[in-house]
Amino acid sequence: MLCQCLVNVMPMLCQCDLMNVPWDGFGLTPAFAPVFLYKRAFLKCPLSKRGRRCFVPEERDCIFIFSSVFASACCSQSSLEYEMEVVLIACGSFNPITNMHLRMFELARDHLEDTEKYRVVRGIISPVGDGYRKKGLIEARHRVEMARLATKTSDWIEVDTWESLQPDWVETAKVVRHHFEELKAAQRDEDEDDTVSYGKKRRMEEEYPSINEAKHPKLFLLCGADVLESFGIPNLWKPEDVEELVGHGVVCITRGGSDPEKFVHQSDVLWRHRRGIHLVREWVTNEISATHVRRSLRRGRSVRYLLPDAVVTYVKEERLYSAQSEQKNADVVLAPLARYTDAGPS
Ligand SMILES: Nc1ncnc2c1ncn2[C@@H]1O[C@H](COP(=O)(O)OP(=O)(O)OP(=O)(O)O)[C@@H](O)[C@H]1O
Ligand SMILES: NC(=O)c1ccc[n+]([C@@H]2O[C@H](COP(=O)(O)O)[C@@H](O)[C@H]2O)c1
Repeated sequence: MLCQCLVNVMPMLCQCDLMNVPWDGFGLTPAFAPVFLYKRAFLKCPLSKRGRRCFVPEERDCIFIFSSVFASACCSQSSLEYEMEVVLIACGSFNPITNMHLRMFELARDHLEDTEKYRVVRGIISPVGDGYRKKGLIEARHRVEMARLATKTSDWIEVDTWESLQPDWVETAKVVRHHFEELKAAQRDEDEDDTVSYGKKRRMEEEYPSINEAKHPKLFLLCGADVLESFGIPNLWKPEDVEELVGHGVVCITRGGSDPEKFVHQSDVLWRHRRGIHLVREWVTNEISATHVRRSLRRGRSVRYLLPDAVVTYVKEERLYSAQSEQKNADVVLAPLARYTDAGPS
């Protein structure tokens, strides 16, 4: 009887604007909800191995879901919202990682989730490689290790070493592209773990391309206002890279002395993508900067409570940040400037 009911309702359901149905209210990812219901009801699939928030309805659940969905879909489709999964990625020197770097993630998550449009599922810290050649940049292995120690207490922020392990400096747009491809590949693997037949799934995706697009998490670049403003510095960023990054989405945290609103207003590219640029105002202003921390360390001053304790200990044990380390790369040109001008490395 249930099957007959589903056979009757599925074609009707497919004509609804599925993305506007409040699937999350039922604990389902929007794009997968109809697929899950279909699979659970007809094929009795097991739960996904990765433990995604799947719903395993019993008969009475199915009836409840379908009646609720129909009520919602018929009454006010346009007023219904769904949340998009977002992964945040912060690229930077993290020389060393500070409490403010970690705060940026929390601020960004609160801001995005407040809109009720997004659910932030993961944060990635990607320390830049040694090839960036910034003055005072200590070895990537130390910066990565400090970031690992700093994120041990977080259940959603992690460190990724791909960028830091590349032999040459990698443009941020390429780093974001790499991680976006990884997210898409992980999603594909997850789909393949599910036992719904490939053909059926493909047909559904072809028929409803928005399902395919919406099921990939968004990847937003997380940065401070200084990075957003640096988009305008000649020969630092390629215009097409800026276009690509803001096309993905950028979350920008305000920083003393910067005016990101003005900067977005003044840049044609940023203005065009203004809806994808999320400006987050930090009211509890916090001007911790890695430069300031390194200076304090060189002078033998305490940096406790500016950095996580585990990072302070690591810095002491490894004797990082001296007058000598600050001179590293002092005479060389920053990699992006060298790449986009004739300056070249010296
Ligand atoms: N106090 C802060 N407020 C807002 N954003 C910040 C702050 N500190 C760092 N960021 C952001 O964190 C990201 C990584 O920063 P980075 O590692 O370059 O740190 P930094 O403190 O700016 O370093 P440095 O002082 O060496 O230039 C960048 O997007 C930067 O804008
Ligand atoms: N053209 C580019 O892609 C470009 C230019 C300048 C800085 N960046 C990145 O921005 C980040 C900024 O770090 P710093 O603020 O420590 O210089 C780094 O990850 C760096 O790779 C990218």
